[in-house]
Amino acid sequence: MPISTPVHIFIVEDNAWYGELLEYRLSQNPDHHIRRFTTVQACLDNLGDKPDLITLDFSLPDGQGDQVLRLIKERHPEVAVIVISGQEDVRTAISLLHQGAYDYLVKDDETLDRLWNSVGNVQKQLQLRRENEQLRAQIGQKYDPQRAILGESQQIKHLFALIDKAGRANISVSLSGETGTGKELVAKAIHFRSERRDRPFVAVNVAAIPGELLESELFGHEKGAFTGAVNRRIGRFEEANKGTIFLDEISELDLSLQAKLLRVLQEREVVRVGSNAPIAFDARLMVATHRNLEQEVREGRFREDLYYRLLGLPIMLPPLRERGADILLLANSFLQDFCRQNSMVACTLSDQAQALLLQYNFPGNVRELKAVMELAAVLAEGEVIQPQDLSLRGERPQGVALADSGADESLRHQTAAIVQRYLQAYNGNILQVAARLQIGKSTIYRMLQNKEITLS
Ligand SMILES: Nc1ncnc2c1ncn2[C@@H]1O[C@H](COP(=O)(O)OP(=O)(O)OP(=O)(O)O)[C@@H](O)[C@H]1O
Repeated sequence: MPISTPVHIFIVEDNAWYGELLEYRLSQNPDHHIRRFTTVQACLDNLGDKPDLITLDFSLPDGQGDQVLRLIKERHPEVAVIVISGQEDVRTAISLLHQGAYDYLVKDDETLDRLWNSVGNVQKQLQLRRENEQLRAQIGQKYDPQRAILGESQQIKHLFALIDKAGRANISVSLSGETGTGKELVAKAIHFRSERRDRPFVAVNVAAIPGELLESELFGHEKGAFTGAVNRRIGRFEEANKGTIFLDEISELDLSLQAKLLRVLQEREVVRVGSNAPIAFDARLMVATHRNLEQEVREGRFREDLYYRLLGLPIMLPPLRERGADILLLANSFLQDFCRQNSMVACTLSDQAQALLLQYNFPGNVRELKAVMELAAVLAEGEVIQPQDLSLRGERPQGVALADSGADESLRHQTAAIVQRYLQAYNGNILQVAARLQIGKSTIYRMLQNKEITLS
């Protein structure tokens, strides 16, 4: 891949002829933007222009290489400085490299070629750094709450204000709300608005991990700590160091692990299973639950002392049915995304379909709305989605075979219907369907086993 990252270079050289020679050689790459100075002072006066690279003659009339290097690095630590000296002196070279010089070259027949290579390496590093910055900016944008979290209702505006506050302060956050209301999305948004945004965001769904494995998942284990621990493993808390750890479904933590978590939070250190050595950690904790934690405390299932430690800034996510016109805003956005990703003509919602969505109570909240809209886009005959294309609770889209409905039909059957439809669309490819619907493939296997769906 040809390199085309511009490099802004200062040449600081009091010997006019040598300076010209350096400029001539380096200007053979059109990406090099060169300025030439003959004194230290002139170089320092222009440092505000943030050059990427400086070639610095070791002996200048108004300063020696090591002092000048220090002055430059104090004011502009990121610049790469290549020191060019008239004499070879290994000790000076080592000392300069220790002080942060990028390279040390001696003036001889090969200086120009070595300088060319050295500048080429700086350019490659710059390119990588800029790509990294771009990627980081994209990630930041992705989790910019104003972009990733859709909604214009009062409740969502209030939520944005809380996300902003939580992003600026470094306190724990506890999120509550029904399933699918966006608790994890909000946790990520807070992380990506906080000073920890360049560090990991580690999410653990406490309810999804078997109890006997949870301690080692959270805190890690030493080799041989228990049968099957063939290697040492660091836990999710250590993984999240300096970043954020998000514990979803925190109310499912059993009482013995609640005690261990409390200790970790009090001591700010974790101990791997099978070890006695505490490891300091510094991660921001966010927790979420769809249960009422206060009630869990009252009923003795959740430790009161841990509850108060975790509470921090409590954020309650409103159910989708209470967000008014946001339902349609979200529905249209999910439709557009789905049609674009699948190269389909963009669908719209008929007036009757809109009315139906506004009346529905969405027990699965935003996650359910997303699945309903994606399925509707697949089922719709034309480009306009009609009420019969919406697989809402108690409403069955035409052409979707549902399993027998008992008293507790609905969500489970709706899920089965959606999975069945996707299995048809993806020719029975379970992995693809699991990825597309963001559900575990074991869920699909279980549905097959229970004959809720078929592979035919
Ligand atoms: N306001 C929103 N705007 C856009 N997408 C949203 C919004 N709220 C939620 N979603 C989407 O809905 C889905 C469910 O969100 P999320 O997983 O954050 O919910 P949750 O409350 O953590 O669910 P659970 O309690 O089941 O873990 C995700 O695909 C998420 O991107």
